[in-house]
Amino acid sequence: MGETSKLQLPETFLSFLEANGLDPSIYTHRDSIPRYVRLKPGFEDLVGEIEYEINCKLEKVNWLPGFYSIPPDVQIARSMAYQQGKMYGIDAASGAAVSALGISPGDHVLDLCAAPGAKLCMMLDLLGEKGTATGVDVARHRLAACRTMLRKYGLGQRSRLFLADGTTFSVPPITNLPCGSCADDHEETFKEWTSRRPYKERKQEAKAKNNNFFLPQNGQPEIIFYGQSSGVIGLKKKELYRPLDQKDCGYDKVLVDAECTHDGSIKHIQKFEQWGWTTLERRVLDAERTDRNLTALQLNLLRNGFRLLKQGGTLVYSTCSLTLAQNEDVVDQFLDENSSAELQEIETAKDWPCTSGRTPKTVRFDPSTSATSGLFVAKIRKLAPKEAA
Ligand SMILES: C[S@@+](CC[C@H](N)C(=O)[O-])C[C@H]1O[C@@H](n2cnc3c(N)ncnc32)[C@H](O)[C@@H]1O
Repeated sequence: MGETSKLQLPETFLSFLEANGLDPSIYTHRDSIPRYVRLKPGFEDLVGEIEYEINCKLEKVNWLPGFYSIPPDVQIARSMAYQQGKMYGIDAASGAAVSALGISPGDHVLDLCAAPGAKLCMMLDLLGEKGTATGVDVARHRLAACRTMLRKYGLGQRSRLFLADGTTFSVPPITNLPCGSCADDHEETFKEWTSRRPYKERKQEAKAKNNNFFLPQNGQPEIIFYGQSSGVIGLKKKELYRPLDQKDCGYDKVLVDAECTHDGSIKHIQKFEQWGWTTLERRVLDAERTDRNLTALQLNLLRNGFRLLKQGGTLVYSTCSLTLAQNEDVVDQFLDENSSAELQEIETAKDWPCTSGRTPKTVRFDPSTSATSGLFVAKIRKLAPKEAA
């Protein structure tokens, strides 16, 4: 408790923690959580070189392939591997959430709350040379950062980014389009994506700087990036935005890394000591976000992610909040209303430094014991109607 008062958490945050049965002392463990990096597949032999450049050892994370830990204060920016996009920072718990999806090359994956994009990068890494990834986010400036990240890490080829509300997003993956589906109209087709932004988009981006949640005015998803092999080039608008056919057009894997209060992200909360606690109150604890509106948003994101999932497909719901309200309560309510949703055991979790959530088969990374950032993860499968009966 003494240590907690040293951090001088604001009263409102302490009340939030108390109301949710969370221990404030977790925020005082300053250096107990290392920094994690992931080396892109094929670059594992760069370990020695990177260690030399950053002057510290990369400890292999034995329970998560491709991940290494370094002390929290070590900067990776001066390493060539980072500058050349061969390595990126991503917390190991986040990596675990992505690996729970069981992505295979060739899958069509959807990330419904994608920005700033570390998990999307890993999803693309796991796809390799086949399949596509679609990222959706409601915040234009965050999605622009995600686009920069995909391009920096050379992962943009098979991806599409949509500025859209994840609770209503309905664009299906690009699988086999019926031949000549729009043969008789003369609508223009999508050309190669260029970083030269049209005036309209630049104007909207400028406006968005003052308004974090700036969606297209007509409420339609806006594609802000697509790669060479994403399947978009050559399509007509009608084909890209064709209705989702539930039988064969859903996504194979869906990640719903939902908007949350971020209270499990120790480093994020600690940063408010410099940024100012009023910023924490505004960004994290705003009544709009912590009351039922936030949990309703989370449930609606989960519902829509599941609607977009194909039968037999896998969805992962995660948040970096430690509260029951934003995790088990949301998942339990969702399972109650969906007979075709089955909570799945995460096989690999037996090797992870996590604990069981209140709902059996869900898992929690508790920052005081996992040496990772806090994260809740639930894996859900969509059953075929016969299985659900
Ligand atoms: C926890 S962050 C996602 C982090 C991301 N998955 C990553 O690995 O970098 C939650 C994101 O949800 C976005 N968001 C909030 N409301 C949304 C909505 N209705 N639809 C889609 N995205 C939303 C926020 O803009 C934010 O970028």
